[in-house]
Amino acid sequence: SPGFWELTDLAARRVQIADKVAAAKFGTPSPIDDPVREHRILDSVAAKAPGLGLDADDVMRFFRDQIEANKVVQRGLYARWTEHPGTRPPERPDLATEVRPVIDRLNAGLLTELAVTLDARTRRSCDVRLAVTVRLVDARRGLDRLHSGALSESVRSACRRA
Ligand SMILES: C=C(O[C@@H]1C=C(C(=O)O)C=C[C@H]1O)C(=O)O
Repeated sequence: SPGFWELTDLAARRVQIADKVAAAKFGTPSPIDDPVREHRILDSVAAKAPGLGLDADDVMRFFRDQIEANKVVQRGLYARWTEHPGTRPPERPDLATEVRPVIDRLNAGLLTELAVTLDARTRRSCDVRLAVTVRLVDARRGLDRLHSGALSESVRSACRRA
């Protein structure tokens, strides 16, 4: 059965791109939280769920965790950059044209992987297999504690109870 590598790696890339999101917003009036954008994402993935054989609530729960994890990273980076100005990003990427299109592609990939892993996510082995994959992806990507913690949180609802 298909493994959790791709799903987990996409989730890792999503928490890593929070660095660019934070860099785009830091020192600007744009807040970390954008509820309108969040609702748009959740509506979009929920609408696509049935066509992929997925449960809309299941998919929304997963993406809510993805979004929360992204904001955890942004807040952590804000704290770092405030305390250690020398670590502030030298460039400010454009959120709308440079960062969000990448997140849109990651979201599409994650949705596909939720469908690909549907059976595996329903098995009893899911929690252990997913945890092992998270450790591997984490090590491969060399995530620090902030991103590593966020990655774990971001996939916490990937295994289905049913
Ligand atoms: C990533 C962003 O920051 C927050 C996190 C979001 C996400 O993870 O998709 C969406 C909106 C914001 O609440 C963003 O503004 O694009």
